[in-house]
Amino acid sequence: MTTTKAPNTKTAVLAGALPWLKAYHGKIVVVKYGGNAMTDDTLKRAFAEDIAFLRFAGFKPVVVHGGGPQISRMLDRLGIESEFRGGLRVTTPEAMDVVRMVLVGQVQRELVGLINQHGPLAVGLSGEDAGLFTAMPTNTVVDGEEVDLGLVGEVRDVRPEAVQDLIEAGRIPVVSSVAPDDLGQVHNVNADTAAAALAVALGAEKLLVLTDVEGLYGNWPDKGSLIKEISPEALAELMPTLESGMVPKMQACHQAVTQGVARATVVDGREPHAVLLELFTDEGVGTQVLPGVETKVRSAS
Ligand SMILES: Nc1ncnc2c1ncn2[C@@H]1O[C@H](COP(=O)(O)OP(=O)(O)O)[C@@H](O)[C@H]1O
Ligand SMILES: CC(=O)N[C@@H](CCC(=O)OP(=O)(O)O)C(=O)O
Repeated sequence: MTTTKAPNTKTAVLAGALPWLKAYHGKIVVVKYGGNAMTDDTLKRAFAEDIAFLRFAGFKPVVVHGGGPQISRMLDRLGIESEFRGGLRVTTPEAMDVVRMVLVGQVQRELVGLINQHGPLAVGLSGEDAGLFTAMPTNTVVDGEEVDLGLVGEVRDVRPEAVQDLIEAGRIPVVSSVAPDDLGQVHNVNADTAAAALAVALGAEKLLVLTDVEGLYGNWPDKGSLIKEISPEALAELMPTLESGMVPKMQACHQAVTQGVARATVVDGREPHAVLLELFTDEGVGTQVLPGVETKVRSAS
């Protein structure tokens, strides 16, 4: 009589990836990489490896990056004041020059370089390239009062052709969230907002958002309230209780899922290889927004 050995942990993980490889083969996954999850070189390298991994595994990854802390550091060095209102940076014309310089000239270049260590894959572009994004000025309401945010924009139109051309050529687009308005004035667009607009326009299968927290807490900062799954309707109810950068992030996930993206997930980008962990395991990590689910809290592991 022959006995079959039970698979060990490593083989179980590898074999468990098969359904996800099948499900995402040839599908577009928009990955938003937040500036708070770019804390050290090892993390950034692991992120670049994950993105190259997805491409070689037959996915079509698109990166939209942030860089909030990097912008703040440069503004500090230059002695330019900046403040956040409702999770968005009040952006003067002087600050806008710095935002564009840091996002396009620094953060985007670095990510493109790291991904290209794995082959001639990544191409950087911003909302200014080939009409990718058209911005319209936006303000926000804080404590019932409208706040003038200066040169902050939301995405009014997306022309995704340039990104689609790159994807079809087997490249990995790396997109910075600055965008001109109708008159050519460049605006500062929150990177979560830009990622959602692009995911919708591309008909992406998934929006994956990397941040500096384990996911969405239903009762922040109660560690026992980390949400595993939530529907867009339940998320909308929770929205008024959210603070700071979580507001544009969860609005972005809500927008993506209500406008055709199958699922949007927020994961902890401080965890090396969080992208692989989320995409290739049954349990996943972080908080997933998808239609038709009951709210589920993650049990402590
Ligand atoms: N309900 C909540 N769940 C999780 N994080 C929250 C919540 N409310 C506020 N936060 C805060 O929002 C932060 C994430 O936003 P932010 O730092 O702007 O991210 P990023 O730089 O990735 O865009 C978390 O680190 C946390 O401090
Ligand atoms: C309008 C607005 O707030 N824009 C953001 C753009 C960068 C960004 O969104 O970076 P993270 O994803 O790292 O937060 C900013 O100026 O910080």
